[in-house]
Amino acid sequence: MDTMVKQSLAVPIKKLSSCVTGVKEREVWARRRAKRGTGGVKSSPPRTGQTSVTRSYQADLEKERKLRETLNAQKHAERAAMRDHFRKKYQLSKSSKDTSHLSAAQGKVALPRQLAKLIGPETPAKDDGYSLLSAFQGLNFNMGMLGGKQTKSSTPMSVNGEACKGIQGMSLSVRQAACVRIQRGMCVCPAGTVAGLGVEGVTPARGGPAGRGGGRGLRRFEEIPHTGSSGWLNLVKFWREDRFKLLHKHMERTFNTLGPIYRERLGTQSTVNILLPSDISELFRSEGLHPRRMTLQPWATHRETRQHSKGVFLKNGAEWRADRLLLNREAMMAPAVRRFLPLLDEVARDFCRQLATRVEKEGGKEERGYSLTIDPSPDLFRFALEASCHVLYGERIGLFSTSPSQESQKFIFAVERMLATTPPLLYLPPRLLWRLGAPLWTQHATAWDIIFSHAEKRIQRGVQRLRSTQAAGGGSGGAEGEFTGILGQLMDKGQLSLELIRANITELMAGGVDTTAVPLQFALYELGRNPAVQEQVRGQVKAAWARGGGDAHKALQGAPLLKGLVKETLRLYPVGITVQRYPVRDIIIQNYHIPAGTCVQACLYPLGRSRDVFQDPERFDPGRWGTQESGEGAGGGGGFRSLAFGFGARQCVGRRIAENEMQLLLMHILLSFRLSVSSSEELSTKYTLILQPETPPRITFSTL
Ligand code: HEM
Repeated sequence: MDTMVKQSLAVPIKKLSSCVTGVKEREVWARRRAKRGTGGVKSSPPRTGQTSVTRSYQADLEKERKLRETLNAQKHAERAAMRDHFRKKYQLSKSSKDTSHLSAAQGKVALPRQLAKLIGPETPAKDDGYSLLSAFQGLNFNMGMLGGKQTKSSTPMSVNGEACKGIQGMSLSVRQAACVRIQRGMCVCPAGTVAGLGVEGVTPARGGPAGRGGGRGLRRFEEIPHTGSSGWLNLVKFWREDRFKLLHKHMERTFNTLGPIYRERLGTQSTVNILLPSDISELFRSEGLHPRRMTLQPWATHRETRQHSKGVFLKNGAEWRADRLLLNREAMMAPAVRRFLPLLDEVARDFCRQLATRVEKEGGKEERGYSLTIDPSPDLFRFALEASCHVLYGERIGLFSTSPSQESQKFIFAVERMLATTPPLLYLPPRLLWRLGAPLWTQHATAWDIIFSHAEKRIQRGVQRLRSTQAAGGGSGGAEGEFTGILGQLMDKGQLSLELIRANITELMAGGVDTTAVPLQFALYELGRNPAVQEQVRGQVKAAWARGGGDAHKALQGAPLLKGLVKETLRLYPVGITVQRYPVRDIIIQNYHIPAGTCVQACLYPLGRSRDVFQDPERFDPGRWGTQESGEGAGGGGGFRSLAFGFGARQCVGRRIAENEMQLLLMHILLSFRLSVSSSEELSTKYTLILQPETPPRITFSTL
């Protein structure tokens, strides 16, 4: 074996060495002939020295090709690993393409740092048996090298040390090119300390303490700048100055004063507040398998005192995950979206038809049609409730009729009350207020009771429908192929008890109306005060609508600016102004040590308006989400810039419903009306658990 290898390699090795040492080809061949003796077949030397150089060059090219293939396989595997990770995390089916990419790389995936960080060291989870994940545990980062600085060690290393091995033995130029590429994009290098790791390519907030002392060693939790150490004094101040209503502005001001991280105590609550995407991505990586948000204690106390079960919004741990996975299937996944999209489209078209009739009837005649100025908010609340009921219960409740039911009006009012009474109750012990019968608590609990009884009626109807169809030997409670809403789907599958279905459906109802109706008000206002943006979006929508031949799904796909419009609206006016998490391990943010279990809030309102994160943040520009700015732009942290729906496994479960509902309504409005507003001022806003306009804006709808 040995001899065979030596014989087969002898010629190429000699040829290569002659190239390098400059020994004349002919001499080599003469020596070989003399060694073999003169008999036998006369082997002729290559015709010229140039042929050998060409061969050597070709060999180099071949090596380069192989390296390219290896790098490509790595790149594919890298993407496949990410997709695979998220498929596992969100319980989506496996993709055979990804599996083949992964096996092509034999499981050796060297992820770029940002990606490795995303799926990187997390508390090992028993039920997350993802084999590749273990390969990413315990990585070290050499920040200097990733930042473009060379370290003493000249050989780059991949996660498993494999990717760079193939580079040895290549011509210098190929080796250098490959190493540079690997250093920039693929290698996660060893060593690196945690101190100074907090901000990646981000200018810290001007004058902020992290900006001033960024180079020092790791700082203690207690050193994080704060707004006052007495939670009760702070609370009194908040009440006296009515700051709850302007909590978003208070946060923005505090970041401007204290820098990109601060602590705040308010009554019984204590939080660490952050806003930079790179810091948020750090928080996201430590959220664990069962991410937790700040508990809305008044909501939880209502369930406990009324002996109702809790739904995903209020649950935690394995109980939360079990319900959540079942809800994901009915509300988040592509087949579910395909089922409910036509229902949302139907409601959006009806809304526009009704509005057109009203504009023609009540509006003034103009040269090109009719025009009417109204506060559209009551109509938008009715639209959102009608759309929610259609998707959740599979039934229309007739809110566009001339006399909408009292019950629905009562429900809308109850959601508004429930939301408005939540923030002040958050900082007080609700059980004590319940025992004392405090008016604030009574209002809150009564509002929830109305919401529950609205849902209960529909659930009872659903149960009866299911029973009668089952008795008739049918399936999901409706006629063959009929979609009976998320409720029907859940009941039909029978994996959640009726009590848990009730708890979850009620939460979906409560969470699904104001959250979409309010951003729609902001979106219409912004379109009205930015006519050029409006025309640009309308142009794209019209073309997509024509191409899609009336198919709502195709039209949405062909008009990415609609998606940008929703994102941009939520950037400037995030419905929930914070997303909170309790990290499952100690983390370091802005070089401060944050112990596991601390409540850390990503503050979305200041994030969306930060100059350190967005270019011209005050400009309303739906197009910004289609450019590189949407990705790894200023502020680092990759995608952690559009977080209105939260992030990860615990993100908003109604996200797909909300996005499609808003996009469809905006699409139909833009196809039918030109929007204008009388003022170009920015809208004043108030916070009542959700961010809303201080006064609903008036919009002029002119028929096209
Ligand atoms: C523009 C509209 C909406 C926005 C901006 C929004 C935002 C959010 C946010 C920020 C969270 C917390 C996510 C996290 O902690 O990472 C959340 C959770 C939730 N949202 Fe929404 N939401 C919207 C619409 C809806 C709709 C339409 C529904 C119901 C149909 C809904 C139901 C829920 C529920 C049940 C949760 C709790 C999920 C869980 O903890 O597993 N939301 N939403």
